[in-house]
Amino acid sequence: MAGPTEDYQYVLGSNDISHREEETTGKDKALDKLVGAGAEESQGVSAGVTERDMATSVGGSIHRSSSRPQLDLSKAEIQGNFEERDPTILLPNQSDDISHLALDIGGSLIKLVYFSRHEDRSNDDDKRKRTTKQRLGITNGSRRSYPILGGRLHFVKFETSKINECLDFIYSKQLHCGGMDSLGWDSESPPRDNAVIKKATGGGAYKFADLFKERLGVSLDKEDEMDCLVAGANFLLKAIRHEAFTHMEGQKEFVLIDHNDLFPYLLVNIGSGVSMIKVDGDGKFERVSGTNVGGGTYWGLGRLLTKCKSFDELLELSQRGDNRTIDMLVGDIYGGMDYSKIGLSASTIASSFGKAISEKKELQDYRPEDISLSLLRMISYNIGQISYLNALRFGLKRIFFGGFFIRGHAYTMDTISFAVHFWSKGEAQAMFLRHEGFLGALGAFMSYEKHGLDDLRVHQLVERFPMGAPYTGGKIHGPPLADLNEKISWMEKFVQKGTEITAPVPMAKPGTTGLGGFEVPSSKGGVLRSDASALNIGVLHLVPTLDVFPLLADPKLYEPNTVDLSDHSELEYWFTVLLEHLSDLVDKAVASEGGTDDAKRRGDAFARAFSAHLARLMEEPAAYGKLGLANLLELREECLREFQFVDAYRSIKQRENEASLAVLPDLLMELDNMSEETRLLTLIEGVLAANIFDWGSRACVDLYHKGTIIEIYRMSRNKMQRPWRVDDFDVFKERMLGSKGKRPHPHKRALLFVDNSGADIVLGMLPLARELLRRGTEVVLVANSLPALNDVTAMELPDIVAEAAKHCDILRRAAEAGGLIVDAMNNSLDGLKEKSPSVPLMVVENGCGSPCIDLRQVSSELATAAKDADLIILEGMGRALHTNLNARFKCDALKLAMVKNQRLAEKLIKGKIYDCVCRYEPAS
Ligand SMILES: CC(C)(COP(=O)(O)O)[C@@H](O)C(=O)NCCC(=O)O
Ligand SMILES: [Mn+2]
Repeated sequence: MAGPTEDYQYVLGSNDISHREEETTGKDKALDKLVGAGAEESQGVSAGVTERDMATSVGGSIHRSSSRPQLDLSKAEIQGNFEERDPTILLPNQSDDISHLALDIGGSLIKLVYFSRHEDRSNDDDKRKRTTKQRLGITNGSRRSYPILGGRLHFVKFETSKINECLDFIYSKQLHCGGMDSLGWDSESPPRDNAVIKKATGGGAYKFADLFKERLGVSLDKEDEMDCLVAGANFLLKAIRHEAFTHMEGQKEFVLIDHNDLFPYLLVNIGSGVSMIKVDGDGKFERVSGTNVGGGTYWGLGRLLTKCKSFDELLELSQRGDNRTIDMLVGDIYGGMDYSKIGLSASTIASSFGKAISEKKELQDYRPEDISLSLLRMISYNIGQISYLNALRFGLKRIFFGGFFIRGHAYTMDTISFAVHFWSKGEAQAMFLRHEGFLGALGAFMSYEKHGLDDLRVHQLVERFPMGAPYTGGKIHGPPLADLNEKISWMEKFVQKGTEITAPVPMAKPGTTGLGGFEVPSSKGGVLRSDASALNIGVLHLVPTLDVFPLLADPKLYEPNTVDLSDHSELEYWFTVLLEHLSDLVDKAVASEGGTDDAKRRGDAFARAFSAHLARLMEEPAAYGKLGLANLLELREECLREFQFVDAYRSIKQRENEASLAVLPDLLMELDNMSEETRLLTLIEGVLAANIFDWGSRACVDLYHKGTIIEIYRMSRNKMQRPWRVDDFDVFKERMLGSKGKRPHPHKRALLFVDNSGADIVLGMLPLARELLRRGTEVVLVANSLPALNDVTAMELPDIVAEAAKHCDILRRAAEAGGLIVDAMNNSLDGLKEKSPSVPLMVVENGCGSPCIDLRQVSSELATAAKDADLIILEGMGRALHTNLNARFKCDALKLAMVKNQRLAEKLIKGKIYDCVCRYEPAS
């Protein structure tokens, strides 16, 4: 989706790889704050923050030593009305905003959720946008009293025993400064004293209150832990699409939650201890049970018994354990036999640690690995069983497990799921949450008055996985990095040390006996990445301007991805394709930035980062949520943007646009000499033929070496032979031209989802748009908000249209009517100013920066334009095949694409490469 990429950054520690988020610098709304703090802020904060630095900061005199700017005040000016109480101050050179945080300070871990505001950089002064808005009747009338702000929610954690690291982090990101009012959310409230108040929950909010006050000058406003857990869980379950999942026998499956059928459920939060909460609604809950045998028990006992130094080390040990050496199994009692009458297999644990009583062994005679596994199983199983009993007590079918004990650890989840499934005889379901550990912190964040999250909906949240996600999850150490340069250095150093890092090892499918038995874990390589896959969560981008595309027949049934990557061979194939593309893409990206040394360094870093994402996803395809091909293609674009490659195909696009515009007049003349019927067919053929100019297809790129763009275009057109592999042209033609002398009414408004630059847009889609305009149909060209491959963007389109309009009255008048071009040509091409008004030709951005489109998250501009549309045309592989081939719409839909990949052609249409799809589906 549109929007700037996340700027996570990472540092390479001496012994470990740990990641940090990039310094986000702030934009503040209160001038006095700026004047008061800005001069200091602009001096920057030291990268290495010492405790002494922090201590001196209390009371206002912050010692800053390095050149890292916090606020860039250059060219600052007050926006709007000077009389306003809290006027907005524009900091044109400032990138991000000051952040806000909430904490959950538990016995073992501190969880931190913080928000960094991101300014909407869309330029409303943009002429195209203004006129399109007028045309489409978009107003800003329904503003709420406080805005839902665009920004990002970040999730990070620290061990409570290393609270200083957490304080350093908060300090270095300046999260301790300001209150919610600096976001403009609380501008009505009276000015407070100097105390900065942060929301916090968990026991540590009491225990460490003085420390926060002393070191950061922050007062912790304590929120009830249960309130927070429930608020956090409810928010996640309602707002995040792929939040909940089941985990059975090594298989992770995301569960779609129906918001209207969420309650009641049992929430089991496994922290140091365990709470079981029956949740009946927002703020409606009861803590019905709990157990003191929880994460703290595993870690505490485990530390004593194995001498492990950390929770993750203990968990990693379990990965290589065999609990049969220490647990007493049913088979041990029954001479190797199952006790099948009551459903117990020989490998079922009869008594955890039971073998230790009958053997004359001491602690040192047992392997720490086996002890760890036995403990883990004992505790997980016990929690699963008690949870089920409580679900049974209240007739609850769904149990959501959260808390950092789980850490996305496959064996833990399998054991809990097994217990719930076994005891409920399959009636109850254990589900896990991707943000498992952050329920409390998120709930504390929600307790800020006017936090703005309440009103956010699934479609307004976009999760992004920054470059370090494959390596370190959300583990944060040290202060943030200064700039892209440091970020790249981190990548470079990482590669040198890369072999020391093991990506998380997913469980191979464990064999179970089906009778309650459970095999030992079998892990690939026997090494579990430290921190396991705990933080398979990205940064949540809040994009209030996104909407669900209103013409989807049933948004609940809509699944954008056509290619299902849960099929392993499919996954392998597409990963290989993307890796094969990589060096070519890097070359293009580097060239697009002038081929400088800096661009080369960024290119290398991009390639490493993207390969690391692929490797991570290859190991655990569901690591970032449900994975489809569209997500991979988008990830690649996001990754490019992360390394500041703004538009890798810029010059290619320009070159192809120019070449195509040069032949456009001839094409238009040719078309105008045809009968209506032949013309319509030629136009559709033209779209299909020109869709060959796709720089994302290996086969096509090879082809481009064999001729000029115009030669290839001609060749492609000449090969167009009907019937196409999918050919609904005749039905479409009938809808357009009618049959038996009956003339159908023209469509009122058509949305044309355009694809590539050059011939594709100029010689394919624009002539088709012209035909629709000529027939009295308004045309809205829907193009990407951000570049992706050689796709044309909404920013680029008006210039292309203006050029084309120089050769065509129909396009010119429509573009003028749509506000795309000013009435620059006082005379029409034939010397006479046309009198009859034209239907408008408009351009809207789609809200995406990807070659594909997920219609659940489109720009509000597009959603508004869609309201009066009765025809949509989706063009290209990305938008009409990889995504949306199976989508159903409320209006007529035409899907046009050339299949430029052999495997996809075989799979989707039982055809071959360069076959074409013309699928027409009347309104459903
Ligand atoms: C990235 C694309 C979806 C773009 O196709 P388009 O939408 O431009 O028709 C397509 O080029 C693609 O699937 N490429 C990867 C496969 C390959 O190289 O064959
Ligand atoms: Mn494309």
